[in-house]
Amino acid sequence: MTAPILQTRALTRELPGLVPVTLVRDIDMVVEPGEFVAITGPSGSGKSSLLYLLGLLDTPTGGEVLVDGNATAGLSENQLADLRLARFGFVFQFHFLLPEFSARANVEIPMRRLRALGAKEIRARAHWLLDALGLADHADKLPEQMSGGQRQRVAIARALANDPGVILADEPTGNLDSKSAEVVFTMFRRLAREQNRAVVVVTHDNDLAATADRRIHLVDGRLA
Ligand SMILES: Nc1ncnc2c1ncn2[C@@H]1O[C@H](COP(=O)(O)OP(=O)(O)OP(=O)(O)O)[C@@H](O)[C@H]1O
Repeated sequence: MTAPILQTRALTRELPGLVPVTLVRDIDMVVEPGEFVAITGPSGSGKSSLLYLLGLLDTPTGGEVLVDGNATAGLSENQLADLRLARFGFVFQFHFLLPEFSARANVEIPMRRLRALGAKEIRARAHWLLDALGLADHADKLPEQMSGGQRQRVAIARALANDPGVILADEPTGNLDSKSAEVVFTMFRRLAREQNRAVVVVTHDNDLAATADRRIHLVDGRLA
């Protein structure tokens, strides 16, 4: 049996201080390829904190995150950055596109950083991704020239640039109207089902969460 793509064991994150704050406590979870998982819970329950830990953007104070069955605790900052670049795609509530670059360039940048493809292939893949997300006619536009829904689709294309096994999204539809939000969720569902990616999405939208394969509900930083 192959190892799960993402796994946590007793994952805990505390903020030290006079009165320590526990963001995430004792989380054991497994995410397999092809799964679309929603993380839900009340405001302040630790959803974003958990997603940051899963994406190796934050360091646990207890327990561990395993990627493809491998421990990540001993990795250096550079090793973590390489692993993130190759294995994870991130989508946030705010698109974080580089404002001075076109949609196409924003999608090409992660591929340039990974250096797995040549210039021609990078260009072709960026075109293919933008086309797949219905943005073929917008490739040369700057982020400010696009709608919120279009920008978020560019952000998804960028997240997919290096063919990640895991897509992590933090309230990706938080700034979108309900129709664009539905489009984004449909896309995530298809990435899981048709392309066998693991997709983990933080959302407070119960209707959207209900369309996921599985729900991880947090209360006060713990699995409920
Ligand atoms: N750096 C920090 N310092 C102090 N408290 C923090 C810090 N980061 C997060 N918190 C607190 O930890 C708790 C968990 O935060 P987190 O953002 O993970 O929750 P969330 O479920 O994603 O919330 P929301 O739905 O409102 O985005 C919250 O009470 C938050 O205020």
